[in-house]
Amino acid sequence: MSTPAIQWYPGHIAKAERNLLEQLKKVDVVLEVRDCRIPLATNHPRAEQWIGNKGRVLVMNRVDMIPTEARHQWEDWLKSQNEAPCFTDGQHGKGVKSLVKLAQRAGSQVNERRKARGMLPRPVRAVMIGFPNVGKSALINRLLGKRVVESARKAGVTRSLRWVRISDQIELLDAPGVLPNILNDQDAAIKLAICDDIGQASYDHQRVAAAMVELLKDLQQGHVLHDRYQVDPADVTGETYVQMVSQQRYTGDSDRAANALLNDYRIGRLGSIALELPPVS
Ligand SMILES: Nc1nc2c(ncn2[C@@H]2O[C@H](COP(=O)(O)OP(=O)(O)OP(=O)(O)O)[C@@H](O)[C@H]2O)c(=O)[nH]1
Repeated sequence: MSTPAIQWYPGHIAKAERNLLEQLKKVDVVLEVRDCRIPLATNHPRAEQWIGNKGRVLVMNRVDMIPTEARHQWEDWLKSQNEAPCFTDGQHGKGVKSLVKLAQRAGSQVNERRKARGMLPRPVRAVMIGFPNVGKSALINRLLGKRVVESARKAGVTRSLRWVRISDQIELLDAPGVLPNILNDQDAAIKLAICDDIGQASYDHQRVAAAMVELLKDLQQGHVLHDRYQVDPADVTGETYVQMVSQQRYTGDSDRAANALLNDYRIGRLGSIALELPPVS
């Protein structure tokens, strides 16, 4: 049997999850951040369990990276699932004001309970959770209007947990992205790798780039590859396509071709493309 394209390091993951669980005990509200390009693949299988009966806000980040039409489709579908998502663009700060309001509202019971017990109100404590690189730190920096936490293109940048005060009413914990211990769904894992939301897992860039080509073709987006590389993906496999691009542009270096393909998608050079759309009922 061939090795899967994506492999995990459960040791690291278990430690990150233990740390996060410890911090979760201290918070009133969880801001669950997903990547708009792949909201299903970035739905952490443990999120529901971690959140329990705390207040929750579903944050759909990277909204600038999908077409408006796809955003509307997700909005409608999530509403039909009784969700009230907050769409954000952590890079430019879009949607962060609504996020603060929603977080405060989700944590309002804390101070109602305190008041009933004759206690003074205190700031609502919230935490951002989500896969690596979905934009948690960028959102915190935007919420604060300055760069206080490290935010970078590389997944797994946030290593430690730290509290930041957003306002008199809300304190926020920046937590490192946490991957699931096991992800049996290789399709979801590949999407995470394409979007660079996979942190400490390791993967074969050429296989992931080939899978991205196949996925773009399935989504009727093969033309964006043709436009960018002047190589038509229509009648070839993803693997052959990476080889063809490598011959055309990188003197046969398939690794460079794979990295260029992935990078071009990640930085939006192929346009705004949603890799997942809501399930059709
Ligand atoms: N285009 C776009 N880029 C974003 C958005 N949010 C974050 N980014 C960029 O994505 C990269 C990763 O963002 P981070 O905020 O470091 O992600 P994180 O979730 O804190 O990552 P970890 O520390 O790995 O858990 C950075 O280069 C950000 O500038 C967004 O909404 N749109």
